[in-house]
Amino acid sequence: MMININDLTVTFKNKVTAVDHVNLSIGSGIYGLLGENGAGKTTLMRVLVTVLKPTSGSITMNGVLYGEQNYRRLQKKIGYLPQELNLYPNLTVRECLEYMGELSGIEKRECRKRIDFYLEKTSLAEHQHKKNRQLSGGMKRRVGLVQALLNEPKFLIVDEPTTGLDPEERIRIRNLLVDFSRDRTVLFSTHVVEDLAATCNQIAIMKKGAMIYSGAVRDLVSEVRGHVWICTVKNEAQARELETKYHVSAKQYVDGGLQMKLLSEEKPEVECALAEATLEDAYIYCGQFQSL
Ligand SMILES: Nc1ncnc2c1ncn2[C@@H]1O[C@H](COP(=O)(O)OP(=O)(O)OP(=O)(O)O)[C@@H](O)[C@H]1O
Repeated sequence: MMININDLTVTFKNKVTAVDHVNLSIGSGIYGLLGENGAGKTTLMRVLVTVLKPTSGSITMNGVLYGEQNYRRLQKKIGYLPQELNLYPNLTVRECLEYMGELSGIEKRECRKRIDFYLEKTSLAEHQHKKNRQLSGGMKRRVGLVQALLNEPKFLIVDEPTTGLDPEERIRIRNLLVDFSRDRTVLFSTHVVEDLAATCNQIAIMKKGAMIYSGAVRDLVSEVRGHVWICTVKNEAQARELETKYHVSAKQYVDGGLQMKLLSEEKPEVECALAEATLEDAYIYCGQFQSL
């Protein structure tokens, strides 16, 4: 699977440019799309699932151009879990999935087989006769994943699947995405850097509609190495002064004062030592300096 996004721009009627001349290549495996609120992640995903037409630019999937004449063909290869999925509250999990399968035109027997398979995979089999309104947030998200997989997509697009979930459920969803990426491309968006560090090799970072980084997680982290510093200050006044001069990616009270992690191209003007760089440091550094 190879998806190529070329110079893609989406400008809404209110003149907001949500996606701004974006270029990105997505191959096989699991890709994380990271960005602050309003960065343009959902808009880019809506174009990728063909529910929104771009203002300019183009996309191809395995050489097939995104254009109305090819939408049906492309849609067969795409599974989508939007941020807000309204599952029919009064249907049971199983009834809802069978209905969604029917809407997608999947043959009944085949659909039941797939539902059984994915309910098992997502640990929902024992809950299949519960009404959707009785499910927890995490279970609803998992039903949404099953729904997105019913047509056996080669390209699975998942918008903020872990937002608002407890740690156990977040880890479960992340691990499922990794499982599902074995024989397909998975693209998922998040604000949570931890989710990406634990799952993806490849990430793309958006800021204000632009793609400010795309590539390997490892490479992003190695770019920031040598620019992460750790120091301990004695009082609040010193801490505030450093905060006005540098980007602080973490701080913590320790014996002897306040320990601060500073992001700076040059050695900060304070007694400090180089520190281990994390993906979170790299993300913040990338967002601030945008030179990677
Ligand atoms: N239908 C629309 N009409 C006008 N503006 C829109 C529309 N959809 C999104 N926007 C604007 O486009 C920008 C990008 O929004 P988008 O939802 O794509 O960002 P996001 O990265 O997914 O944010 P979040 O993480 O908060 O979901 C925002 O400024 C948003 O207000």
